[in-house]
This record gives sequence, C-alpha cells and structure tokens, in this order.
Amino acid sequence: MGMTLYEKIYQQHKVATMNDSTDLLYIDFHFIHEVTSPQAFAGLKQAGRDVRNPVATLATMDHNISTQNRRIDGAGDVSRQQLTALKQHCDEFRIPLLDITHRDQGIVHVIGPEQGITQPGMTIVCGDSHTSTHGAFGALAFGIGTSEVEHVLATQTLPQQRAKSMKVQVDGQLPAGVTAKDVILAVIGKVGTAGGSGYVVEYCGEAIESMDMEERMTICNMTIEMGAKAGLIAPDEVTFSYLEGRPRAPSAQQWHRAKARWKTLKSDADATFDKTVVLDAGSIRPQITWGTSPEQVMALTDRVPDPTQFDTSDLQRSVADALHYMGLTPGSALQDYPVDVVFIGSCTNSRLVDLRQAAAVVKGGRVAPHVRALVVPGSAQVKREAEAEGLADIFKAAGFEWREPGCSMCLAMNDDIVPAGKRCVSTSNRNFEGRQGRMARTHLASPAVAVSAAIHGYLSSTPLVSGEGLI
Ligand SMILES: CC(C)[C@H](C(=O)O)[C@@H](O)C(=O)O
Ligand code: SF4
Repeated sequence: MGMTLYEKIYQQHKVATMNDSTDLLYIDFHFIHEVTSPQAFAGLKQAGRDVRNPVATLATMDHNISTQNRRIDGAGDVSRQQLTALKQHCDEFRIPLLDITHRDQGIVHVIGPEQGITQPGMTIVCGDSHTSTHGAFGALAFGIGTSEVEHVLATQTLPQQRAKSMKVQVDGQLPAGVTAKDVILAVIGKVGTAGGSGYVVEYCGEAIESMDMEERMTICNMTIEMGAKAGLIAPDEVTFSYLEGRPRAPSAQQWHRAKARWKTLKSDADATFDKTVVLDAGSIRPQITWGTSPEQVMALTDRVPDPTQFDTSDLQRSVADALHYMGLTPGSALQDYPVDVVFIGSCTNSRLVDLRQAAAVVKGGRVAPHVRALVVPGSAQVKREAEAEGLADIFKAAGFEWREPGCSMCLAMNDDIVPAGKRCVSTSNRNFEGRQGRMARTHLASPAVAVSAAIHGYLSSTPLVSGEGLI
C-alpha cells in the first residue's frame, strides 16, 4: 500500500521503536527562543548534560523584545532577564544566536525558511506551537513542550507516536482579493478547532499548488489552530526555486542531488488518508473572526451570528459569551463597529509577500484618525527588503507605524498591547480572550482586510475587490 508524505518522513527518521505505540525519531533541526528554553537549559545543567549538536540548533529573540527599538530592556525588566538568560545559555552551550541586533534576527518561523534552513523531508521542532509553519516546505515540523526541548537539546531525538493523516484539498482558483489567510480561516471554520486533533494535515489541490511559499507558510502556520499536530505541503518547483541560493540551502554541487531526493517527497497515488476535507476555492470570500476562537469565523460580508441559530445549548452559551466579550450584537453588520487598533505582523502574515499584499490595498489612502495601526516585519531581512522596494514608505506615508521585527502585538508578552475593551483587526493567528491584552477584542483577518479596516476605520463589510486586493 502507498504511503503518505507524513509516513515517509516519519519512517525515514525512525531510529528506534520504544514500544507498541512509540518510536524514537531523529530531529534534523531545532529552533529555540527566549520563552520556552530557560527551564530546558536549567534541566540540562542540573543533569550535567551537554547539547548534542549545537549546529543543528538556532536561537533567536522574538517574543519578549520591543519592536519600537533594539534595546535589551525595551520591553521591561522581565523581558530583559529572559533575553539575557537566552544569551548566556547560547554562549555556554555554543548555540548560534540571532540576537536583537543581528542582521538575520526575526520571528523564529520566519527566519528558518528565509535562511534556507527549513528544507523538504526534514524533521524540525521548536518549543513553539506555530512550528507547523515549516511544513509548507514538506518538512515534518511541530511544536514541543519545554521538557521535550531539553530532550532534543541533549539527544537530537524525540519519542513520538504516529499521528493519523488528514487531506485538505482546495480545488480551483481563488477569487481576486482572497488570500491564503482567508483559505486557512475558512478551513478552520469548516473543520473546527478540535477537528484536527490527532492528525497531521496534508494540503493539496490547485489553489494550494498555485500559492507561493509565503502563502503556503500562512496555511501551515494556522494548522495548529484546528488542533492538528502539523501541516504539510508536498515540495514542488515553487519550493525548490524559493530555496535555491539561500545561505543554508544545499550548495551548488549538492543542489541536484538534494532536488532529486526532494522530488520523491509526496504522498503516493494509492496512499490512504484517515480523513479528507474538500473545499472549493472559488466559493471562499475574505474572512474575519467574530468570536474568541479561530473557528468562530465568517465572510466579511456576512452578519454577526445569532446564538439561537446554533444547535446545542452549550454552543449557544459559548457563542453568546464570545459575542459578549467581543461587544458584538447578534445579526448586526460589521460596518457598524469602529476599529481602534490594526496589527499587521506575526509569523502568520509578516513576510514580504504579506506586506506587498497589504501595501497594494493602501493605494494612497490614510489610516483613519481614530485608529492606531502597526506594521511589524517578521525579520530584519523582510524589513530591509520592504524598505528597499518602497513598501515601508507607503505604510509610513499612510500613517502606519513601521517597526523593528518581532512577535509584537500577536501576544501580550512585550510592550505592544491592545488596551482593554479596544477592538483590533490583527493578521495574527489567535483570538482567545486576553491574547492581545486583558479584555482586548481581536478579529483575525488577512493583511488586505486589515489595511482596509485601518483606512475605513470600521470593520468594513463591503470591501471592493480591485485587481490586487480589497479597497
Ligand atoms: C510563547 C510560545 C510558547 C507560544 C506558542 O507555543 O505558540 C507563542 O508563540 C504563541 O503563539 O502563543
Ligand atoms: S508571532 Fe505570534 S504566533 Fe508567531 S511565534 Fe510569535 S507569538 Fe507565536
């Protein structure tokens, strides 16, 4: 019987069978950041163990840093301690570190692909749930807990149980103005935040194949939000041309061999999946979340749902609670709600392609006077490139703040926080209560929708589709 891509990568990395359900997998690469590594290093030291393969490890500073400046204490004293600890641990264990002033620094899931570290067929882990992003390259990539971080640091392996396989097939072509973010929000709306639990998801279909690598990363990034372990997209010419020539990609001499191997990394025609979900790309509209979970999502032109439309009393209660938290009236239109903050950034949507899509919607408009809008590039390299091609000037001229790279307002762990009761349209991936600040109200959407909201000053329900984006 044929094998899925997931099964192939799993099989190729199995170094031992531990018991009936658990195998030991070799881990090709390990990313670390300041939040989930301190206890892992403390554990190593306590046990007197060393890091097994420091060069298969890369650390960056992203969550706790300020994106207003490059000061180690820019986001306060707790952050400074966290960042200083990371630096000390990296020095002690000889782990390469991209600190805040490094020219390659950025959000952990942006820098790996950018440097060409993330490659097809690899196993990649990080103490961070959105490690699923790297699956866009056909790598088996997933988030791990702090004790697992310690295990990987010490052994370069990880005990694993085989997951089930889900195929998400997006047929046809996306309408103009509909982006990868809308696709993944629509998928999560359909599958639900628990629907992916126990699965590794493989995305396929014409709409996925037509996406560039940045868009594919947006898709895989949010796979974790439906409860799945990882997302995968089989590597193809788009993947190979993205990787060719990147600093850590195979060298010119190795390139052809690597590419020949990567070409074998796809699910066999007769592979079976435990579950299949099919979407028609042509019917997907720009999406926005109305609730406090990514599955509470609708088309921008729809009306806010009424709890009574839902089947069970549990569901009715949770919808009513979400609407109460979000300050939304059942049945209302989004254009009635003013927006206070707009955040364009995060490992979901802070790459050059995202910023291009966002800038295309600005079109000479200005951020509404009552809105505070931020654009936070995902890495120092994205920042340089966006500045070189004039995107930063477009944002600044329109009244957006243009920042240093980092996680910023995606989560309330640094100096960028949405004030209580304020409404934020955010290109990030999580909207649970308090995610962007205590009592903050988050609406997840694409960069195009976020810019549209910043300029209209309202959760516009009537975006006009115009060639490259919404206006
Ligand atoms: C801080 C970190 C552990 C966390 C994660 O695992 O995802 C963060 O990146 C997030 O997005 O919530
Ligand atoms: S940008 Fe947001 S989702 Fe991504 S790693 Fe940082 S905090 Fe997590």
